Amino acid sequence: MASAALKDELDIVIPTIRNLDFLEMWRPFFEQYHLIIVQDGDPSKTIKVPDGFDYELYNRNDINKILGPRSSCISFKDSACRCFGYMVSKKKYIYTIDDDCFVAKDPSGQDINALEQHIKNLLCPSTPNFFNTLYDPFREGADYVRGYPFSLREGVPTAVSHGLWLNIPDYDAPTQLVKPLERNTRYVDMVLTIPKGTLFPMCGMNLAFDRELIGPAMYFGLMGDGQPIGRYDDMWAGWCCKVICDHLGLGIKTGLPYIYHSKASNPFVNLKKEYLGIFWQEEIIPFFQSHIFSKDCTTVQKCYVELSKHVKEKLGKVDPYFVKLADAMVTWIEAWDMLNPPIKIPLMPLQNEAIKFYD
Ligand SMILES: O=c1ccn([C@@H]2O[C@H](COP(=O)(O)OP(=O)(O)O[C@H]3O[C@@H](CO)[C@H](O)[C@H]3O)[C@@H](O)[C@H]2O)c(=O)[nH]1
Ligand SMILES: [Mn+2]
Repeated sequence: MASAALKDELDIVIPTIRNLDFLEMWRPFFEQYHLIIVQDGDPSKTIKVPDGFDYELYNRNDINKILGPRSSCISFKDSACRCFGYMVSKKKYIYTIDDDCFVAKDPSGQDINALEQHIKNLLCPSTPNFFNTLYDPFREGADYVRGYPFSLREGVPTAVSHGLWLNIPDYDAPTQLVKPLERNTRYVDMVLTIPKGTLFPMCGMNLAFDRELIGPAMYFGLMGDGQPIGRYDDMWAGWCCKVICDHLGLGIKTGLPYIYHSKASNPFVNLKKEYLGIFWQEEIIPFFQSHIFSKDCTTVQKCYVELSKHVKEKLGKVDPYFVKLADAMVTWIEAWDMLNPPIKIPLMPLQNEAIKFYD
């Protein structure tokens, strides 16, 4: 049985409109973990979870009941709904995976325990402030190279671990249309920290993060039903997370582990969902690249609310959608704090006396 490190500190979040048979292949790696299944689409449909898994399942009725009016910030009919799972979890770490992602094999033919690699990535520091040319210095058999400043070798805490995909790559619709038969067969044995000041396109298919470090910024936006855009849920979250991680001194890694992505979604349907995003992102990226947080943004929530104000002010001019999105970002934080109230450590009577003495 594969080791199940962090089994009591990590939840696996799965958005689904399909069945969950894919879990059979992951059973050796996932069975010890608690699953949070976010059922999208028709709530009256029954999603069968294979026996032996410990899980909680939420459909749209549950989301509406738990969040009340604030459920308006959770997308419907888009994989963006998965972020509800991040909010209801009580664990320190989250791993999220799509239901058409299977266990991949490494070049030696071994099954890849993606969860184990993500945990390694999250538990080792990141190096966003100076690039290590031998890649991840915390990897077995690697280290910092000559010229790497010793003052920076502590690295910073890792907030996000972004895994990749063999077989069907996460291409946008135009690329899918031009290259319908392209498959990713290249296994690159590498984990890289994304340098500070550099944005990246975050894919939610095979993603892990430290909920306590960056959870409130992992909002997957307003996508799908009733929205002018789809399939930019993970992208939006990735841009928000990266600028907040850069500001708060946290790291994001990409590379190993790989999963095997089996289903190519319909490029024509995807084009309709992505169409506006392809134009808007030419304005969105400079917006994030130029965003500077004020000094009092010392927590993820404060960063996120300040970012939402800037989204409304700057991107609201691109399209009224961003005004709605900015409001939804605030609603998300309200909902997050409602379900995850900051822990108030009761002061002991003695401490109260001590405080009076110093007042
Ligand atoms: O309306 C929906 C559609 C899908 N889901 C669930 O979300 C994931 C991803 O769905 P799918 O595999 O069909 O989509 P892809 O194009 O391969 O996914 C890429 O686009 C991102 C979506 O923005 C996704 O994260 C990328 O991997 C599956 O689990 C579906 O069951 C849904 O919940 N609601
Ligand atoms: Mn898929």
